[in-house]
Amino acid sequence: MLEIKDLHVQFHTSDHEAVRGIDLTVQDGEIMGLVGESGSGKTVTAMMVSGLLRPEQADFRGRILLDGEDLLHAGGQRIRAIQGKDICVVFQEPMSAMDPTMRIGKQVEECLRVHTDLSAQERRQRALQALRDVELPDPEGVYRKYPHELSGGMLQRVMIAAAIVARPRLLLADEPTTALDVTIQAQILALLKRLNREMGMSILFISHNLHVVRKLCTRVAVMEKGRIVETGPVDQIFFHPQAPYTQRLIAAIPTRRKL
Ligand SMILES: Nc1ncnc2c1ncn2[C@@H]1O[C@H](COP(=O)(O)OP(=O)(O)OP(=O)(O)O)[C@@H](O)[C@H]1O
Repeated sequence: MLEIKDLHVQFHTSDHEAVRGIDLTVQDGEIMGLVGESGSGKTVTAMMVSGLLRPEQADFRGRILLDGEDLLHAGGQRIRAIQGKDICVVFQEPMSAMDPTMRIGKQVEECLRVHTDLSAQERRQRALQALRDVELPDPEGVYRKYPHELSGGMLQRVMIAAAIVARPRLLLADEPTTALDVTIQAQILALLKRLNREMGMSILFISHNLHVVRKLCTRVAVMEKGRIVETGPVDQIFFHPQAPYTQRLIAAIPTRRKL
């Protein structure tokens, strides 16, 4: 469903490319992983797919096809129509992505307000259902709360609820569990897996943590310095890494987690 072809990105403020000609596909219903160390270009790739980088900030070329439609050369209006409806993003720091002055329910409903003609009552019902889908206790209570009244793990669930409320085809999850403790991290990963299975939603899961990717993804692409050095089924990459960079990434995982 998503096909990135020979994508190059260079910020106007930089003298080198952040993304140097990558090819990447996400199949319908698949959880695809994108790993690599800090600065390798993962977030820039996600921002390009979600239309968050515009020509005012960076030069880019190549193709990003969503069901054959080229997003890279689509106009701002078309990008806004796709953003939040067909493609949604969940970031690492839910607090910074939320409006502290707005109740949770309104924030979860936001993309329904922008993209649908649903009535206020219908939006509320859909938002409550999304809060239930992400297994938040007391959805009605959470709906009325402000972000600072929730824990980090709960906020990340709210972010996922806001991302899935319009049933997007593709969820971009950029380090969504990095800021959470291990138990909550495992719960969020299980939640993403369930949503993928039950809603058939494709996920591009970005992480520097190969161990987490192995738990969740079917395939993985490894990124180094703006290039994809290796792509394949997750077990193949994990047990038979070909690229020296992937071998180093795996060697860096603590031993008890390798098997
Ligand atoms: N707004 C920007 N202006 C200039 N350079 C940027 C900008 N955003 C990112 N970069 C550069 O692009 C490169 C890729 O950054 P990116 O955030 O995609 O890395 P990443 O792999 O997601 O790292 P991390 O795991 O730390 O999030 C880096 O060299 C970064 O400094």
